[in-house]
Amino acid sequence: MSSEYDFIVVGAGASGCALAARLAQSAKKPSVLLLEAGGKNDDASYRIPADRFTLAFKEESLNWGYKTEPQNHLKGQQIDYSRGKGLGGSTAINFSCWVIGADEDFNEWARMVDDETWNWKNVKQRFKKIESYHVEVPEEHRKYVNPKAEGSVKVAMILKATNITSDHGTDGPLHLSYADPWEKGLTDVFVAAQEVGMGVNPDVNSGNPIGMGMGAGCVYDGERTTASDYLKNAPSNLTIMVNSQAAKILFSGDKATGIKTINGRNFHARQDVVLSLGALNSPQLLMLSGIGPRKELEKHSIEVKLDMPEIGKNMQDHCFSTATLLRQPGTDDRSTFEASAETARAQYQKDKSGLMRTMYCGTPMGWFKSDRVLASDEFKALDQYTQEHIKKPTVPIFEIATHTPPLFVGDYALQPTDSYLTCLSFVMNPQSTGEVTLNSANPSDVPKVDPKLLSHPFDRRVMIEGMRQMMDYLEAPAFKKSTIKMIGCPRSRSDEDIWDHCAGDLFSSWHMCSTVRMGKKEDKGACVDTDFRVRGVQGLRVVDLSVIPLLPNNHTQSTAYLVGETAAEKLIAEYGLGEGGTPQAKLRF
Ligand SMILES: Cc1cc2nc3c(=O)[nH]c(=O)nc-3n(C[C@H](O)[C@H](O)[C@H](O)COP(=O)(O)OP(=O)(O)OC[C@H]3O[C@@H](n4cnc5c(N)ncnc54)[C@H](O)[C@@H]3O)c2cc1C
Repeated sequence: MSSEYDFIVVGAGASGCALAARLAQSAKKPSVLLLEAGGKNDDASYRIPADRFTLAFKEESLNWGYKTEPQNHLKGQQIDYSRGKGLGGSTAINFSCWVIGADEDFNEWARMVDDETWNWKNVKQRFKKIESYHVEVPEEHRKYVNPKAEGSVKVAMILKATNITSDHGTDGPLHLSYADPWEKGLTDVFVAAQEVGMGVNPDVNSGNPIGMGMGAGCVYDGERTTASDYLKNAPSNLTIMVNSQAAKILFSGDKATGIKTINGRNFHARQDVVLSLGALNSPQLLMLSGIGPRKELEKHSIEVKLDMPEIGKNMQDHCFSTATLLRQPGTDDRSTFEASAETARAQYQKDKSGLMRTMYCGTPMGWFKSDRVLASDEFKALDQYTQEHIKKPTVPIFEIATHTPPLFVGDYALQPTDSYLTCLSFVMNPQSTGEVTLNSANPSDVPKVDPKLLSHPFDRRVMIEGMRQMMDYLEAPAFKKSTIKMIGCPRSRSDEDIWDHCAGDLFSSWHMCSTVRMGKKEDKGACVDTDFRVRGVQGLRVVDLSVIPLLPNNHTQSTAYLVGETAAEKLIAEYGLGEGGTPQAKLRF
């Protein structure tokens, strides 16, 4: 097997798969090597829809299994910081929710980095390129969920007749759909939102996520869809090597020339080496290779190639806390399903049908503003610019999601006949920033991760007000009629009791990002430019969630795919790889 390629992409997660596949499919057919530390992940059981919330914690081989440093302000918790390993990366173990976020976040991103590639108008076109939306929502639920995508002849005709353009793509590599049928009791979520005045949003993925809605699912035709779907029918110029963990970037002078793996193989790139190892491992590999904060590198006796103080810094993440309604037996079908899961599994294995295909696939998710947060001292203490951004009509302050399986019910031991509804409240626009550093210079060692979740007073205020509003929501008549009691929740609605609960019941959303931040020319702290080039060296790019300058108010896999697609477009243009393309000035291919 050759050890020299035009491009080497390291890491086969959302960004890496999108980039490697698109580069290889370009007209000039460059040779692309996709190097991945984990395995193929091609066992059919990894794609079962009903396991989407639990696979990450059941299949250790698919998960790097990271934990944070103890978060002393959160009762010393070491928070689960799972990362996917193997083809598909974290998309192979994630919860399969497809959420794009607020238009204004992308406009802000474009402004921050001074590059219109990232504004909502342009980003929306790239999201459509990723998506294959299937919008067959059961007719009786269309008043709650009704995205504009030409998924069926009927919808296409309606859109055409009413002159409405589709919000979603229908021929991208990633198939997305909504649950059909809905699980018993799911409509209560929408009725309750209307009862308490929180509103319903028929498509939270239109660019305006405000209101209670439904996340689309990375599920189609009885299977979860993951980033490795980009690699189906890979062209012969795309070489995929699994079980190949990168240990170091190779350099010739200040040009990156290749990758050394932990088992001692060297691979060389004629053009670029691209790191897509995710927001924890990309900064780790840069530091192991001598690019990072001088003090950190010297601490581990790593020769400093380039002193870059912000590598590993600025880490952002979403986090959530939970409360659960214990409901009258029979309000939902969950206990019946759990009791007969083995039969359902056998049925699924036979012909992909039955409850393993549909259960836990409807995930109500909504985004909300909060007058109480806007009136708070913590909000007023933010700089004027950030305040103005958060006040924009489509930018949410907190998120609520419901209908997770029995993962988040706190200390309560669910009984076999229990019905329950777990509600998650997420902090949006987080202001806390954490960091990734090294435990040692050994590439097999885990990175040291300290996200400092909820360390900023604004984030704590959002957490408290979001939980308070969520508890009010859970008292809506639609729920009350079948509620026995609230469990795994704050003792009271006081700030102190809510904080006491959240500080001990805090989960990362696994949306870590921004550790190798992108910025405009004048931004001296930025690690990469808007074409993903690592500053100060040649031939090296980072293309994954590490580079995003702000965490959009969404769930991040969509952004990770977007980053991969965007990098592909930029590289194809830069190297003239498209049909009739010519390289841009001074670049030869
Ligand atoms: C449990 C869980 C649930 C989630 N749920 C959702 C959800 O429902 N919706 C949503 O939008 N997002 C969700 N996410 C987040 C989402 O999956 C990630 O944001 C997204 O996958 C990040 O993409 P990435 O390309 O930056 O990195 P990743 O997808 O993490 O890919 C990085 C890849 O690099 C590989 N790699 C790392 N180090 C090396 C090395 N040294 N050499 C070679 N390869 C290496 C990894 O094995 C991995 O394959 C979830 C994540 C987790 C962990």
